[in-house]
Amino acid sequence: MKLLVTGGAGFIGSVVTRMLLDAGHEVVVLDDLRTGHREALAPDATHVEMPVHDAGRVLTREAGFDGVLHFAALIAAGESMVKPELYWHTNTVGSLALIDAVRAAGVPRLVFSSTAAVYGNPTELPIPETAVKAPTNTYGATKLAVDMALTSEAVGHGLAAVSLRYFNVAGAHLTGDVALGERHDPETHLIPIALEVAAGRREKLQLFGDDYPTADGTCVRDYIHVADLARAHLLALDAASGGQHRIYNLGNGNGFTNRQVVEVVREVTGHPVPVEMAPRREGDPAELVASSALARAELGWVPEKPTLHDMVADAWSFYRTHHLGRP
Ligand SMILES: NC(=O)c1ccc[n+]([C@@H]2O[C@H](COP(=O)([O-])OP(=O)(O)OC[C@H]3O[C@@H](n4cnc5c(N)ncnc54)[C@H](O)[C@@H]3O)[C@@H](O)[C@H]2O)c1
Ligand SMILES: O=c1ccn([C@@H]2O[C@H](COP(=O)(O)OP(=O)(O)O[C@H]3O[C@H](CO)[C@@H](O)[C@H](O)[C@H]3O)[C@@H](O)[C@H]2O)c(=O)[nH]1
Repeated sequence: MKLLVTGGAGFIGSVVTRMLLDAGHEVVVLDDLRTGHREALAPDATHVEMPVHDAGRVLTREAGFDGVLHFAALIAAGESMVKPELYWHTNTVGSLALIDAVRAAGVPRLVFSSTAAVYGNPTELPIPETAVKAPTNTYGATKLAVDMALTSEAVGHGLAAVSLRYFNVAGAHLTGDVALGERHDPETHLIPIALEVAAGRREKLQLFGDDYPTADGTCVRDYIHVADLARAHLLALDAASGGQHRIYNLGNGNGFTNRQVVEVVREVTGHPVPVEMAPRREGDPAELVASSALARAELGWVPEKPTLHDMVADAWSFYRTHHLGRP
C-alpha cells in the first residue's frame, strides 16, 4: 500500500514507519518536526515537512494514497492543562483538517493514535472500550473529539477507521542498526526521566502525588512495548473495513504504581534513583489499566514483550547509546 504517516519523526511513528517499510509498503512521512527528530526519519521513506493542518497539499486524488496512519499530536497530559488552546488546535483542529483531506482525496482507510486518557478515572478495571469516556485532562478530550469525528466519518462517508487507544508506551525499537527510542525535550514521561536520574544526568525524580486511592498512593499505569504497539498498527490496517470505526485498547493489562516503576528502573540500571514527593499533577487519572481482549480476539494481536522489566531494559539500552554514547 501507499501510506501517509503523520508524526513519523516521533517516537511511535518512527517505529511504525520502519515496520511498514519492512512489510513492503511505500511510506510518505508528514511531520513538521516540532517535537520529532530528523535522525528518526526512515531513509527509505519520503519526508514532507509541514503541519498536519496542510495535509491536503499531499493527500490529493492523483497521489493515490491507500491509507493514513495519524500520529502527529502533542502528547503531554500535564502541559495540556496549562496550554489547552495549543492542544485543541494541534490535536483536534489538525486532525479534522486531515480527515477533510482524506475525504477529498478518496483515501479509503485511516488509523488514529487515540489514548487511554479518553477514559478519565475509570468506573471499571481493566478498562474495556465500552467504558465511560470522561477525560480528566484536555489532552484526553482533544483525542476523544477526534474519535467521535471518525465515527461520524465512517457512518457518513464510508471511511474505514481504526482508533488504537494506547496505554503508556515504553521501551525502544532495537533491531539491526536501527535504534529508535523516546526522546522528548523537555522530557515529561516517568520512565525516561527515571533513566536520566539513574544515569546521573538529573539529580532526583519528583513523584507527582502519593495520596491517590492506590496500593502505595501513587498513580497506576499499564505499560506497552513500542514494538508490540507498532505491530498492532499493521494488523489494524488489514482489519480496517469501509463504513466501520473500530476501536481497540492496547496495553498489557498489568498496572504498576509510579513507585514500582522507579523500583524496576533501579533494578535494571543498578543505579540509585533518588525520589522526592511533589504535589499531584493536574489532570492525572489515578489508575489506567487496559483490557485488550478485543484487540487480541479481532486483530489477533499478541504482545511479545509484555514485561515492564524488558521495556525498561530496552529503554535503558537506547538511553545509554544515545545520551551516554556507550552501548
Ligand atoms: N507516548 C505515549 O505513551 C502515547 C500514549 C497514547 C497515545 N499516544 C499518541 O501517539 C502518538 C505519537 O506519540 P509519540 O509518543 O510518538 O509522540 P512524539 O512527540 O514522539 O511524536 C509526535 C510527532 O508528531 C509531530 N507533530 C506534532 N504535531 C504536529 C503537527 N501539527 N503537524 C505535523 N507534525 C506534528 C512531531 O514533530 C513528532 O515527530 C500521538 O498522537 C500521541 O497522542 C502516545
Ligand atoms: O516526573 C514525573 C513524570 C511523571 N510522573 C507520573 O508518572 C505517571 C505517568 O506519567 P507520564 O509518563 O507523563 O504518562 P501519562 O501522563 O500517563 O501519559 C502517557 O500515557 C497516556 C496514556 O495512558 C498517553 O496518552 C500520553 O500521551 C502519555 O504521555 C503519572 O502519574 C505522572 O504524574 C511523575 O510522578 N513524575
